Amino acid sequence: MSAVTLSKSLQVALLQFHAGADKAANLKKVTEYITRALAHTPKPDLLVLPECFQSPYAVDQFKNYAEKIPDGETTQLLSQLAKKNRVAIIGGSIPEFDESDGGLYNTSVVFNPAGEVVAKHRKVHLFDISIPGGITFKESDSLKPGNKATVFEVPELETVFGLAICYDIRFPELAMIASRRGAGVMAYPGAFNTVTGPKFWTKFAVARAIDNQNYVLMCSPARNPAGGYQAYGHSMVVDPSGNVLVEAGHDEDIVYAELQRDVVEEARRNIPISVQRRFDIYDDVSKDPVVSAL
Ligand SMILES: NC(=O)CC(=O)C(=O)O
Repeated sequence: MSAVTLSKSLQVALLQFHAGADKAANLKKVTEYITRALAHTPKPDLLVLPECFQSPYAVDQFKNYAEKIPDGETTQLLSQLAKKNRVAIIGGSIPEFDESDGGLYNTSVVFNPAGEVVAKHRKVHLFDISIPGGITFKESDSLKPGNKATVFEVPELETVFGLAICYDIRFPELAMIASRRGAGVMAYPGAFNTVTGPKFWTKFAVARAIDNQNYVLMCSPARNPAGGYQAYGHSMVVDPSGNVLVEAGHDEDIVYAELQRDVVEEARRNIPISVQRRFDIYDDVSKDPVVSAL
């Protein structure tokens, strides 16, 4: 496993706002929130946006907001904002249209402070659930799943990140892959809801932080009583020991935190689980493993 790659000190901001039906208004709001976040002292090095920040979170609506990446207007706008402000941006997610296969994807695009695209993650695990009396949602009605784990470095931030989207957090493998490739930070733009959020949001953030001993960034849309899907909110930053450093409520807000390399290194030094793994006995759990009943 490679050494942790995280800046000595990294200032992050999570921008929790909601999107409505008007795409132009949503993009105006992104610009406003980015401007607001950058007025904060200390100035953030990294901004994280929510899942589906330029469209409603609705399977029958995604096609109306979908764009090509990197040519689409949202990617172009975020690129300009990153470059103009010399800030890295994890661009939440947008519905992506891929001309080559005609598919729609739930996709997060990442920009370095020069405005260049440095990573793209397509949601790997689609949110297909049905809870009687709770919520039914089927992303696969209109989306295709991505098929890659996403790990990337932003050299200007001296940091390696893992990136996944919302429901992906329920599958620990993506975060473990990132951590084993040196990530000190795992970012999840995500829109849990008022049924699953209270039960699971914080638990998963804490779990992914302590099982890999890295920071976890969770950025949600704000709740929008006028909208359809009711997002949970509660954007948060969790440290490698599972402490919630900052947490928003469910309204629009921006939360800030400082991430420190020393904190990751100390957690891993004190309890060295990453080098104590026994891949010799559970190297591929997708295959029927040899188990002992005695
Ligand atoms: N919206 C999601 O992708 C996931 C979610 O809400 C949940 O896992 O709960």
